[in-house]
Amino acid sequence: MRIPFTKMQGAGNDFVVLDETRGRFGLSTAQYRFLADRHFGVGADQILTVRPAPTPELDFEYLIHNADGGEVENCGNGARCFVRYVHERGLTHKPTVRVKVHGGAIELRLNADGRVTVDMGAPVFDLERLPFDPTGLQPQVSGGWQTWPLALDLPAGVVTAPVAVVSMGNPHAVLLVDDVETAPVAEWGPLIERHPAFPKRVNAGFLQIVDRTQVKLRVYERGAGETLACGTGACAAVVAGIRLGLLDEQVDVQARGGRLTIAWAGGRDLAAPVLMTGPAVTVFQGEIEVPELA
Ligand SMILES: N[C@@H](CCC[C@H](N)C(=O)O)C(=O)O
Repeated sequence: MRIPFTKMQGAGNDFVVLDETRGRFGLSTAQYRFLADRHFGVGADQILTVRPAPTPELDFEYLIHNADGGEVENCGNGARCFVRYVHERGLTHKPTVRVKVHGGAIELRLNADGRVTVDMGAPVFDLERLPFDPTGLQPQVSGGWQTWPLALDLPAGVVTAPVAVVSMGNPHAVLLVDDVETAPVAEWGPLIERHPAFPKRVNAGFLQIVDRTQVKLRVYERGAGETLACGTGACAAVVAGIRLGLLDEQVDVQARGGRLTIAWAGGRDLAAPVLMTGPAVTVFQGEIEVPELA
C-alpha cells in the first residue's frame, strides 16, 4: 500500500502525520513501527493520524502512536504540529481548534507569531488514574508536595530516584537533577519507564531548575526513547516544579531541540489548565510504500 505523509517537528520532536479524514489506511502496529523507523521507514518519534471529529462540538480527532507502534493518550508537541497541519492542508480555517485525543479533548490556537498555544487541560494527580502503584513506597514530603523514592537496579548497585508523578493525559515521572547535560538519562530512563510502580509504563523527565522562571529538561519517552523535546513532559515538569514550590506560574523550558513556554495557575487552583506555547514546523511531504506487516 502506498500512502501520502507529511513530516513535521515541534522543538525537534518529530512526527509522521497521516490524513485519514477521507478514509482509513488500517495500519497495523508493525506498520506504524515501520513508518517511525529511521532506517527503513520515514523516521519519527511519533505517528499522528488526523480523523474527522466524532462529535459535533469537536473539530477533529487525532491518534498518537509511539515509535514502538503503541497507541498513547496525549502528545503536546504533536498537538501543535496537528493544528498547523490541518491549517496548511485547508482542512479548517478556524484559528482555534478543538480536538479529541485518547486522553480527552484539548483546544489549540495558532498565534500571529507562528507559535501555537495549546490548552492541555488540568494535570491529574490521582495516582490510580496516572496509573501509579505506590505499594511499598514511602513518599518524601518536599515543598508542600511529595516525591516517591523509586529503587533502580543498576549494574553498579541499586540507586534511589525520587520522582514526582503527574498525568497530562499520559503518565510522567519527574526527577530533579543538578545538570541535565550530565544526568543519567540513557541509563536511568529505561529503568524508570519500566519500573513496576507504573503499570502502563511512564515518560521519565530529568529537570534542572535554572531559576524560578527557567528550566532545562530532557525526557526519556515511553515507547520512543530520549527525544529532543516532549511537550507533555514539559507541562508535567513545570507542574511538578510549581507544586514543589520551586517555580513561578510561567516558565520557559529549554529542551535540546527548542524552547517551550508553560503557564499554570496551579498555585491558586489545582484544576487550572496548563497552557503550552511553542513551535510547529512542516519539514517535507512524500509518499511511501508500506509493506504488509501483521
Ligand atoms: N512527544 C510527546 C509525548 C508522546 C507520547 C509519550 N511518549 C507517551 O508514551 O506518553 C509530547 O510532546 O508530549
